[in-house]
Amino acid sequence: MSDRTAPRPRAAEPPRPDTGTPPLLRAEGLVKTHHGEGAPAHAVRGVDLCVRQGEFVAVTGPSGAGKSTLLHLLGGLQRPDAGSLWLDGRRTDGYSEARWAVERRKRIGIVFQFFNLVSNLSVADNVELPALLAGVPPRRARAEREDLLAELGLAGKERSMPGELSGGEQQRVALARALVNHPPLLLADEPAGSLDSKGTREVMRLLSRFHQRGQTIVLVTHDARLASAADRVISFFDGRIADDAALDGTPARGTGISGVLELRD
Ligand SMILES: Nc1ncnc2c1ncn2[C@@H]1O[C@H](COP(=O)(O)OP(=O)(O)OP(=O)(O)O)[C@@H](O)[C@H]1O
Repeated sequence: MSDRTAPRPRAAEPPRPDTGTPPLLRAEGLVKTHHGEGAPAHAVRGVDLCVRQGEFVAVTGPSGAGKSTLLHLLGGLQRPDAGSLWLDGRRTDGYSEARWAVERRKRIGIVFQFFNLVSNLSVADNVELPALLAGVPPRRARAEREDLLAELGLAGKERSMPGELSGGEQQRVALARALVNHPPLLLADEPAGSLDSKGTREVMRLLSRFHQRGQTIVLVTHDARLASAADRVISFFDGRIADDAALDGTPARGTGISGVLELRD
């Protein structure tokens, strides 16, 4: 799908200038084409991206632009056809599935639009599971879970099953699960996409809070309200970065700064 009103994509984005903070995530020349029924979908057509520690980056763009595919590549949920990827200085694009699973468990938390909780496990077990799989001793896993659920307003819900919770509560459980191993990177794919406006505000508030404490976040969203919580907005169009702008008053690098500012209104 395409949106003719979106800014025209530029052929290639050079890495952002070095601001002194080390890059946590770096991608060069990422390409991904999906081969399903019908014509191949050129979802990501050559993306260079550098995300520094502590940044909160929102990736926005029209439906079908390739935002989710990009996020999946960054988290190792899909493999690029070409390009290189580094997380915290380690090159990850050659990792096996098993190695990616370990990497995600320890270093990348992911939240999805539809929460992806394990429906037959309690809230407590959903949150503790990644910690136990990462080898955290049970007592510490329990303590981490208790702290996170209390922080996320879910104390007392430990024994509930996911299906007994509201969408907003389920997304908070998913956030607790994503953060239980203190991953340096949090990826969020339309985390408010199935929530009402109250749930959306709550997700926004929580992402902002964790970011203020230093959490690096890459968020994919259609939602301008959610994107405005970030300190940098990347406009993605037709598989490429069309614009990449900090929202803290530093100059925009692309041509679409007015569009980005409009998102904040
Ligand atoms: N598994 C897949 N198989 C085939 N085509 C796919 C697959 N996943 C995505 N696509 C196609 O790749 C393109 C980019 O999709 P993607 O979901 O990454 O875009 P998006 O910007 O996240 O869209 P949306 O905001 O609607 O979720 C689209 O044309 C989509 O139909």
